[in-house]
Amino acid sequence: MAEPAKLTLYSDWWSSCSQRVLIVLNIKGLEYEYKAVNLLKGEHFDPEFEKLNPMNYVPALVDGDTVIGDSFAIILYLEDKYPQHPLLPQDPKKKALNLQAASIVSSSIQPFQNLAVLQFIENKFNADEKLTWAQNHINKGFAGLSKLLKEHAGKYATGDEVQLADVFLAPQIYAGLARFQIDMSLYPTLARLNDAYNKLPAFQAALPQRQPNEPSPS
Ligand SMILES: N[C@@H](CCC(=O)N[C@@H](CS)C(=O)NCC(=O)O)C(=O)O
Repeated sequence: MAEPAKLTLYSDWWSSCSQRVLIVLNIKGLEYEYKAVNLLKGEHFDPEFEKLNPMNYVPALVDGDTVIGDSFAIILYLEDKYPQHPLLPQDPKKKALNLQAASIVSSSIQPFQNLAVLQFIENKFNADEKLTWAQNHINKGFAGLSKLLKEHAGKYATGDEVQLADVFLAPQIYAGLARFQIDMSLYPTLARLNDAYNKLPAFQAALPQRQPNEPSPS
């Protein structure tokens, strides 16, 4: 009998978007092959990689003849195809809350700290502006998320189970701390959640420093 096709994840080690996918692969216990795409060397603009992600971003996931080039789409695909350890609750209200929190990270925070955006700001203005810009958007997002989750958070973001919101929050908080010097004492709920994520093996194994790595972006 033919072996089922293995999942292949194209990622750069410090990518918070890829980190989301790695967390889900780990939670669901899925085997995958890791292929490094070095963003600082511009490997995401290689024509071969562009076939996998027309936006020239990581991550991209290949599953047989299925190719997906966006972390949100990849995660929803994995959720549908591999239903073990579900990440979206059945309850419509709680599901919407999880999607909202994930969307705040993926639409209203991460795009503003993206490499291409920061490089553009540094070239137009200077490196200080780059950091201020990123901090401004991360702080706005973290303030909103804190208000949104305040009444819902339990052990994790939306209750006592790890759900989709956590998968998006953990890498964003990590990036806020490790790359953008965000003061997490301003966000006690998020800081507490981050402590909980740091204890989970599926989250620990997805940390940037645990991936094959090369120098990080400044
Ligand atoms: N919405 C996309 C965003 C992907 C994205 O922005 N990826 C970043 C790394 S987290 C990237 O590849 N940046 C390269 C660049 O800015 O040129 C997703 O969630 O996959």
